[in-house]
Amino acid sequence: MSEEMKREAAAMALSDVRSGMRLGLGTGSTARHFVDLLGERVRDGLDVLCVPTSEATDRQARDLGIPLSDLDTLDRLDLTVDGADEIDARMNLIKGGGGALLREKIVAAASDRMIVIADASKLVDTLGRFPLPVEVNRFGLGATERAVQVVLSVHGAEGQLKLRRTAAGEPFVTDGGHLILDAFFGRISQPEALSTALLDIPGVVQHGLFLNMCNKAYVAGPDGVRTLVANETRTGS
Ligand SMILES: O=C[C@H](O)[C@H](O)[C@H](O)COP(=O)(O)O
Repeated sequence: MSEEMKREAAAMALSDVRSGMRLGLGTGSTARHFVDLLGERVRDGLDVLCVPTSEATDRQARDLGIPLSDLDTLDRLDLTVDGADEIDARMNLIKGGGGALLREKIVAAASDRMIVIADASKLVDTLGRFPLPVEVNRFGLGATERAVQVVLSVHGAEGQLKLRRTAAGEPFVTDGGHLILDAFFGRISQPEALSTALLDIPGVVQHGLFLNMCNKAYVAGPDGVRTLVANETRTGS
């Protein structure tokens, strides 16, 4: 899908932003458009205080002069705007294709509302076509990998678990200094149970399932931007 569609979805999310808000800023190519557009509004006088979800977004926001803070200083945020790799019919998400899932989840959980911006290629009936990122501690990688593999087989994964690597072939390292295992499910039929099972493994830091966290999504397609609103109470996990 085109950058233009991502930008259209990002522009819609700006209509939810009010002066005085504390915002979480997502990561990825779609969130990047939102931060760009927010930067223009800040230059025009919009008063916001933002917490970025990655070093990349932090750099982008600083370059644009967007005022930044952190979750040590701020207790809660009003709204987080972020992208997603998949959005299912219940508005559960897979995130972390860019490796920012841990900070993204911490920031989303500290926010009263989460809005996802995406193009229509991200909509799925059931999560799992996109490989689920599992962020793991470097220590004991082999043991953690074996434990995750067991969870995969219990949850019907179709494919392998792969250590994420950079284009140069080195292990990909997250902003938190961890590694990522990408788990190829094909179809995740019980996301809540899978979430619990993964988080029960000591070496797992976090995974990319964002369940009951998204309140609203702006999804851009060839016919414009659709607004999807979650009908469940947001609990977050
Ligand atoms: O780690 C990255 C994030 O979860 C992104 O928000 C997600 O991968 C979607 O990125 P994009 O907007 O580039 O498709």
